[in-house]
Amino acid sequence: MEHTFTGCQAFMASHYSVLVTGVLVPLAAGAAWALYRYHFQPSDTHRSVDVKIQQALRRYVLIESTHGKPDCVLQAFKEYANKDRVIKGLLFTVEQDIFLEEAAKQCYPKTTLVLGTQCGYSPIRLLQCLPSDGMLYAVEREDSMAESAEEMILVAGFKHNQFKLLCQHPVDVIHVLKSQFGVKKLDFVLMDYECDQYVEGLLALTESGILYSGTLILANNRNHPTSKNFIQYIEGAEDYRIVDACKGLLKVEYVQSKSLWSS
Ligand SMILES: C[S@@+](CC[C@H](N)C(=O)[O-])C[C@H]1O[C@@H](n2cnc3c(N)ncnc32)[C@H](O)[C@@H]1O
Repeated sequence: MEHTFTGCQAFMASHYSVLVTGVLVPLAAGAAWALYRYHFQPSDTHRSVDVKIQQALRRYVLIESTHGKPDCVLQAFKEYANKDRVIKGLLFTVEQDIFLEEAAKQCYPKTTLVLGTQCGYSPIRLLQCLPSDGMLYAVEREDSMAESAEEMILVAGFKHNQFKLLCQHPVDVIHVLKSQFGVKKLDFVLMDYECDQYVEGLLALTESGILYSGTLILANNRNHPTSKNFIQYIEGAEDYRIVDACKGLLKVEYVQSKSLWSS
């Protein structure tokens, strides 16, 4: 029997196509984007902030803080973070700040390494824990970010003989700390960059020969999916011992293995 479209069927067919193209397709595309953005793509904490946001933060700190006073400079960072949720998401919380400071003070650091510097917040906090003849090496891959961080550290009152900002890959920096900068031992390391590169960084640190029993390493974003390899590596490594954790921060101690002693 020949099938003919009635007016009602034609009406329903046209509404059906509007429903599919106008509602279901955009909904599916949105869901796919959200899945990619929040599940597969690395989180924002690993990447640098937009230049405009970074410059706005820089201007705020320059204008609103008392220069030469690290606490005032850090306070200005926090004030600005209350106005900008991107910055808020990147700075350590009060709890993490305390954890960072206590961990750094615990090893009476003289030489500290920061991998992932961004706007300079944690380097300033860590410089406060160093004696006046201490040294902090801060590594940041983005030129503009490194420049801005250097300015913030100087504004906080620290001098070039107390810190060095290095715009290089963390592994390249670790390889030259001894030969180029004469570092004999590292007391404290903050790892706060791409977590899927932490194992590579840790291996470079182990091989560099500048760690000693008692060196503390604080690694951020331990709960991020890309930290899985790092956590597994640490849990199985003879040379490292997990000491403590606070939110995303994991405190790890280097324990020189027997094989190194006997070699
Ligand atoms: C979460 S932020 C660091 C925040 C900083 N520790 C603080 O508390 O103020 C991560 C930074 O690591 C930098 N970064 C990411 N991968 C890097 C790499 N392979 N080498 C050097 N820096 C890197 C990014 O540009 C970004 O500025």
